[in-house]
Amino acid sequence: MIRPSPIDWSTWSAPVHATLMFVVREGRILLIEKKRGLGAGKINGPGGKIDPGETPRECAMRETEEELLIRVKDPVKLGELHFAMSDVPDILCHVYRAGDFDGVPTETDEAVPLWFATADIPYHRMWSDDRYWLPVMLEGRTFLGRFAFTGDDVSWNQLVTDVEWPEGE
Ligand SMILES: Nc1ncnc2c1[nH]c(=O)n2[C@H]1C[C@H](O)[C@@H](COP(=O)(O)OP(=O)(O)OP(=O)(O)O)O1
Repeated sequence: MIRPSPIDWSTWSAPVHATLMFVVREGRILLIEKKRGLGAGKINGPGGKIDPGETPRECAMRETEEELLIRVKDPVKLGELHFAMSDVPDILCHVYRAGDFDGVPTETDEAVPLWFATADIPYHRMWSDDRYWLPVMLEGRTFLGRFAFTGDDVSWNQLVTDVEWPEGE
């Protein structure tokens, strides 16, 4: 049975806009263990909130540089995630993927870099929505994910694949 959405997504908007960046290279993905802020202790991609005047792409690159001291090359936007949260403000998150970078992934006061085989992703240590869309991102396909949360748990989800994002976004 398809459950009706608890959210009217046609009028939904988020007060917080953020980004995630995934480097995927030679069958491995570069993740972080987040040391502070929302999601501290979880494994995720580098990323964070978009600053005023910044584009999502600029944010994703800046946050990756701040958290891991690397400069990603030619990131491509693959996804958008709409999170309707129960206990923190709602979040719209832009998801980028890159295949290369300059520098050496290095631990900072924000993050510990961790490489995983793409067949061995630790979903049990990640946000509970990740298992729905990350496999699609790994296939290099585009997507729009909508998730309603109750606390830390996904209570409703929808994933649309093969979405056309505007050129250069
Ligand atoms: N549900 C879910 N799944 C996957 N990823 C995320 C979520 N919710 C999230 O917020 N995120 C991601 C999106 C961002 O990359 C981070 C949250 O950003 P945050 O650490 O709060 O932003 P910063 O700008 O780095 O933090 P401060 O400087 O404000 O401390 O998690």
